[in-house]
Parts: sequence; C-alpha cells; structure tokens
Amino acid sequence: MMSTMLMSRKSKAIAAWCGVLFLVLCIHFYISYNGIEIFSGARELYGTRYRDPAPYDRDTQIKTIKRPPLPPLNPGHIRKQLYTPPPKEEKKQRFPQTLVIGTGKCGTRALLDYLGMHPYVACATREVHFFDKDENFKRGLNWYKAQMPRSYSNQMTIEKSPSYVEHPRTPLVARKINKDMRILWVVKDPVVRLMSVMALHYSNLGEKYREPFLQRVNGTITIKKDYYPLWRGEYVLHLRRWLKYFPLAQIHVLDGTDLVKDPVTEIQEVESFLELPPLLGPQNFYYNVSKGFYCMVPFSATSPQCLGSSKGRKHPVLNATVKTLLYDFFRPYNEQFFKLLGKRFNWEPKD
Ligand SMILES: Nc1ncnc2c1ncn2[C@@H]1O[C@H](COP(=O)(O)OS(=O)(=O)O)[C@@H](OP(=O)(O)O)[C@H]1O
Repeated sequence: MMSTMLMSRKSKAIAAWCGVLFLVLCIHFYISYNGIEIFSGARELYGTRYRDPAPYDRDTQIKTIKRPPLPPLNPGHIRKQLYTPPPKEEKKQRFPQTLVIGTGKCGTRALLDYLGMHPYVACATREVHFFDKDENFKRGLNWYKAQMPRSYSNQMTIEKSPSYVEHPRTPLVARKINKDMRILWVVKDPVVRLMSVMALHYSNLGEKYREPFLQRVNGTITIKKDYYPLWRGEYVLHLRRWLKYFPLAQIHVLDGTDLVKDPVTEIQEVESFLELPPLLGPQNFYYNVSKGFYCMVPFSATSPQCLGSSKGRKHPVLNATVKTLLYDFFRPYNEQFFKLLGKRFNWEPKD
C-alpha cells in the first residue's frame, strides 16, 4: 500500500517536471522562431523568399500613422513639471521607435543631441551600427535592445547611425522590427557634404588636400562617378529603396544647413512629426559666436553644451571649374530627389 502511494507521488512529480520542461521548451522555440523570422531578413534580402510590400503610392500613403498615444498633457502641467513617468513603472530597455538614418556629415549628431533634450525622448548616445555592420547584426536583436537606454513606456527611444540610410538591410529589417518606425533623415547640399567629407579625410590623414572625386580621361578632367562619397550624396537612389519598405509619411527629411542656421524651427518640425509634446524652443539654444554654431541648453543644465571639435571643420575651397562640375553632376539626382520627396532644398552654388 505504502509503496503504491510512494510510486503514485513519484509519477506525479515526474509528470509535473515533464510539464514544466514542456513549457520551457515551448517558450524557447517560440523565442527562437521569432528570432529566426526577424533574422531571416538578411537571407531574404539576398534570396528569393522576401516579397516587397505593395508598390508605393504617394497619394494613398500620406495618412496619419498609428502610434501608441502619449499621455494627455495640459499646458499647466507642462509648466509645472516637464515630464511625469507613468505610475508604478520601472524603466526598461526598448527597441527604438525612431531611427536617425543619416546621411553622415549632414548634422546627424546635432539632430540626435537636440532631440535628447526632450524629456519624452531617450537617445542611445553612441552610434550602434546594428543594421549596417555584419559583426553587430550577427549579435542579434537582444544585443541591439541591450544597447538602448532605459526608458519609461511614454518615452520615445531614438538611435542614430549615419550609414543606415545606404545599407539595404536597414529598411528591410527595421520594418520587421516595427512597421510604424519613424525615420529621420538629415541631408545637405551634396557638394557641401562632399567638402565636409574631404575636411574630415584630410584632418585624419594629415595629408595635403587632393580631389579624389576627379579623374583625367583623355586629358579632360571629369567626375569619378564610382567614388563612394559621391554615391552617398545621390540621395534619390537611397530614398527609392526606403520607399519600398516605409511610406513617405513615416520619413521626415530635413536640410542640415537649415538645422545649423535655425535649429528651433527645424527641431519643432521634428517634434511635430514625431507627435511629441511641443516642449523644445528658443530657450534650449544658445548661439556661440566663436564656434559659429548653436549650442544646447538642456532643461536641467546651467550652462550651454556645444558639440565637440570634430564638428564644424574648415572646408576646402573649390575652384570655380570643379565646383561647376560637381553641381552639374549632382543636379539631376537632386531634381529627382525633390520630385519624389515633394519638397525642394536650395542646393545651387553659392558665392
Ligand atoms: N550645433 C552644431 N555644432 C556643430 N556642428 C553642427 C551643429 N549643427 C550641425 N552641425 C554640422 O554637423 C556636421 C557633422 O555631421 P554629422 O554629425 O552627421 O557627422 S558624422 O557623420 O556623425 O561624423 C558638421 O559638419 P562640418 O562643418 O563639415 O564639420 C556641422 O556642420
């Protein structure tokens, strides 16, 4: 009798353990399966399994985007206290809901740091390069999330890596992570951008300035079309690719030169695009005459904070012929870009 009772207790314990093991295995397979689903993005990109979303139709796509609403705020509330975390909530790391995708040397750091002053925003301070660097991409989504700042659920997590815009994997996988992702893209007159690259290049190498974007063909100087920094400035090519995955209504493009000249207007437009409470204003910017740039005045700071000395380098001065060659080269790309974007920037040579 005793031994039968012991046996039945033992088999119940074994059954319970089997149940727990089964549950753990189910959870494990569920997580792995979803991981594989997301990571198959890389394979799908080069294989045949991935099908592009429905063709982009600008008129029907421009509509309000769904996003979890921010808690209601009234002006009195804003004046008294800029930010209130949701009650009984712990901060945690979250995937970004907004990406600053590029373009390098157009003002991506300024945009991110300006946004970082917003109390409803949590920015990853360093560039994560998850989508564009194979070694990071292989580390997986959990690694990506672990690079994000801790935030409350009513804050928006933002990450910037300036070469996301050109890497074909970025829009594809970003859409899989969150199809409502907001995209911020700073561009600049591509000739000015090229000069910024040249300034960086020569300050790093300590070399005498050359013009690697030019070549001599049969005694004639022409543009070396396959020079990589030129391709980065052919924005329309990149926009076309992004529009296969995200509607234009989810992509906000701003001119980095406007961001330098009038950060208040630009950042307020970004606030409105991201549907953030309108909190940033002239009180958050201070013009530093010796630097020739605006510096930030975060709500909690007592003195302005400027970007580092790697920003605002002196650009090489182009001679008139090379300038004309470059502007003629970029003009057709710029025109197609403005048409697709439905917005123009003043990117003609200035004296
Ligand atoms: N407030 C403020 N302070 C300093 N610099 C400013 C600011 N706003 C925009 N910029 C411009 O940002 C340019 C560098 O762009 P990025 O931050 O995108 O460069 S990077 O790709 O991350 O290296 C940098 O380009 P260069 O002038 O060629 O250095 C600046 O023109």
